[in-house]
Amino acid sequence: MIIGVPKEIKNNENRVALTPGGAQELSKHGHEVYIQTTAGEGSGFMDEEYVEAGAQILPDIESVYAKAEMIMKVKEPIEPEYKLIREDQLVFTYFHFASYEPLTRAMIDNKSVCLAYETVERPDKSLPLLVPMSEVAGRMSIQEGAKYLEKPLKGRGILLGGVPGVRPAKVLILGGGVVGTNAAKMAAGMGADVTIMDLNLQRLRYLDDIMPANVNTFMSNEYNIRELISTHDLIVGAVLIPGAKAPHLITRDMLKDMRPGTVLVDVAVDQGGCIETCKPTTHQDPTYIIDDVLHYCVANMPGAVPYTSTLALTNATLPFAIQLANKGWVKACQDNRDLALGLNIIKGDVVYDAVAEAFDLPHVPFEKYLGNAH
Ligand SMILES: NC(=O)C1=CN([C@@H]2O[C@H](COP(=O)(O)OP(=O)(O)OC[C@H]3O[C@@H](n4cnc5c(N)ncnc54)[C@H](O)[C@@H]3O)[C@@H](O)[C@H]2O)C=CC1
Ligand SMILES: CC(=O)C(=O)O
Ligand SMILES: [Mg+2]
Repeated sequence: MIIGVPKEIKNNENRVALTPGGAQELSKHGHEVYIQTTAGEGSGFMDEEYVEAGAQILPDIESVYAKAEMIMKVKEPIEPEYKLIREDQLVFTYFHFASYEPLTRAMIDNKSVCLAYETVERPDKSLPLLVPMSEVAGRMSIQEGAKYLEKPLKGRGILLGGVPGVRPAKVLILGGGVVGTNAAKMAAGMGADVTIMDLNLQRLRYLDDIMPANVNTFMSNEYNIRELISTHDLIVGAVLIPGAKAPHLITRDMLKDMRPGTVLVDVAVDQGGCIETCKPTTHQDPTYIIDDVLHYCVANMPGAVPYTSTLALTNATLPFAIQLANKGWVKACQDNRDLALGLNIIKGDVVYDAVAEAFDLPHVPFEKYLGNAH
């Protein structure tokens, strides 16, 4: 198969979808790999390393899209890329469709095959291609939150860990999945007083077992959220309903109950955000203030630490990319249901239920294209 890796064009997105090591594996399997020049530079990989690994370098984004049967990316295609994607072309990347209708419509119209990292799902409900970036973003959420709590950056001016004789800051984490757990670990390690909320009681039991004593768990419901927001300094949004738009757990009216300088880090922004006042921001201009409450809503947080994130992401994606390249997407998805669940749009049909529901579009089961092999 011919595989193309474009350079990411989202603001401050320094990750790349394939390392030279990954290019070598695909080449060894007999595939042709094309990398856009300098695509790996932000992650520390030079063109020459890809060439040594058996890949070829192309001069611009247009030639990568024109040549490839499968595009491997990191972030969702953005507007200038919509017209480059061709009918029947396989695009393997994060899409987060439910949060952005124009992208959904564009990928329906171009009749490509969209396989979304974020909905590839194992039988135990884990999301193997989201996990590594959720680990990164969860850990970063506390580092960013701690920074924006500083007074010159418009936060309350409170140190997460406190000091002897002065109480630590209070951190509230909405959602105790991968992002939430990693956020809690970091916040606890820095000495904060941490509370994690989730709907899943089993998950809360597990977290209660494994977390240190400065982490408490609390059932997620509107009453409990309203009770806690007025006393917490840093609030991290980390809920997910796979493929769907995030529920608004913090509504506009709740901001007035928070103390001035409270910091909200809505990691769930890529699925629309779990805080009503959240709108996507960039690493260049990451924050804004509403009602004296600071919002940080960067949709590609891991893009800021590409040395870590590119390796973590490609460790997870490469085995799936090899299956897709070796077998083609139909056979690869027939043989591997986890991968098939990543199918979101096929040749104009929305095949992922939560995406269809988000925009009131018809849902076509992916079996239309795979047969009833499962
Ligand atoms: N902004 C960024 O750069 C990044 C964003 N993300 C996003 O972070 C979000 C969280 O991802 P993960 O932690 O991997 O998901 P996950 O599936 O591991 O965890 C989500 C948790 O939310 C809980 N939940 C669902 N509804 C809830 C509610 N009403 N109240 C409380 N908890 C609720 C679930 O029970 C689950 O434990 C996703 O939207 C993901 O795409 C992930 C990586 C990077
Ligand atoms: C998951 C995601 O949106 C990211 O890594 O940017
Ligand atoms: Mg994102």
